[in-house]
Amino acid sequence: MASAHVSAARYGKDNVRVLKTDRDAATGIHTVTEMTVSCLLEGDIDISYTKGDNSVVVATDSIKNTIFITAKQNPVNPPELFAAILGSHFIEKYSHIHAANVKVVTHRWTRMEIRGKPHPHSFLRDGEETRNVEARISRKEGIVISSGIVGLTVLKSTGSAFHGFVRDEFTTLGETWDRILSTDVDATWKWKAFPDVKAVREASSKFNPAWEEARNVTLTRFAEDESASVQNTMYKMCEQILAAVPETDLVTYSLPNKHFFELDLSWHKGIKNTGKDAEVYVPQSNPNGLIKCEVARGPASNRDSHL
Ligand SMILES: O=c1[nH]c(=O)c2[nH]c(=O)[nH]c2[nH]1
Repeated sequence: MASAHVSAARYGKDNVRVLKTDRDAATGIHTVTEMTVSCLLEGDIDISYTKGDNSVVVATDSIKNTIFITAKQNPVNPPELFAAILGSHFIEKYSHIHAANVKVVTHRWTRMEIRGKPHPHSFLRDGEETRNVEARISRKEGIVISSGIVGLTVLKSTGSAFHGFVRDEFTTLGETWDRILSTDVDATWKWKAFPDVKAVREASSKFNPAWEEARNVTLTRFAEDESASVQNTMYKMCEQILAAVPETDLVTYSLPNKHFFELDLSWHKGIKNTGKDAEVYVPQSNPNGLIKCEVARGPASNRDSHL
C-alpha cells in the first residue's frame, strides 16, 4: 500500500442532551437549562487509527459520562464557562490528550408569565433560536471561545431596498426601494484567547451581557436600519458588537435572504397586488440568498476566505 499517515484526527461524543435544574431553596424559584453538547478530543491518538491500539482511547461513552458529571458539579451558565471547564478536564487528566473541542447549544426555556407574574417552575419554548458556544481548549493555545446566536428568525415588512446591483444579460431581478426582508440569524463573536480556565472564570460575568448585547444589536439594527442590502445591514451589526464588547476580536454573521415574491393578481378582475399595492406575497423556501461576513478590529490587513 502507498505510504500514508493520519494528518488530522479528533473523536468524541456528539449530540449529548442534558437538562439541568437549579432549585433555589429560599425562594422556591427553579431555573432550567437544556443543552446539546459535543466534545471531540485530539492528541497522541494516531495508533488507535493506524494500529487498532485502543490504549490511547478515552471511550466516547466515558466522554458522555464526563459531560453529565461536569454538569452536576459545576454551573452550566454561562455556557462559555461550562465549555471551558469540560474541555480543560480532558487535557488536565490525560497527558496524551492535547486539545478538546467543545460545542454547547443551549435551547430556549423561557419562564412563563402566569396571571401577570413570572411562574417559579414553568417554562415555554419561545422559538427555535439557540445560544451556541464553541470552545477549543488546548495545551498550546489556551482556551479560544466563540459565542453565538443561531436560528433567530426575523422579518421586516418595509425599510429594506436593493438597487444599483450589476445589470447585464444574466439579470432579471428588478430594482426595489421597498421589499420584505427576512432571515434566520447566525451570528458569532470570538473572544480574545484565555490562557486557562481560571481566566475564563474571571471573565465569567461578561458572557451573558455580551449575548444580550449581541442579540439586542441584531434586533435593533435589523428593525431600524434603512437597509441597502443584507451585506450592508450585517456589517453594521458586526461593527456595533465589536464596539460594545471590547473583549471580542472578531464577529461573523451568516444570513440567508429568505425571499418573498410579489404576486401579479391582475388576471382576476384587474386586482392590483404589485409595487405599492402589494399585500399578498409568496414565501419562497428555496433557493435563498446566503450572505456571510467576518469583521475584525482595526484597519484592513490580510484576508482569507475560510468562511
Ligand atoms: O440584500 C441583498 N443582497 C444581494 O446580494 C442580493 N442578490 C439578490 O438577488 N437580492 C439581494 N439582496
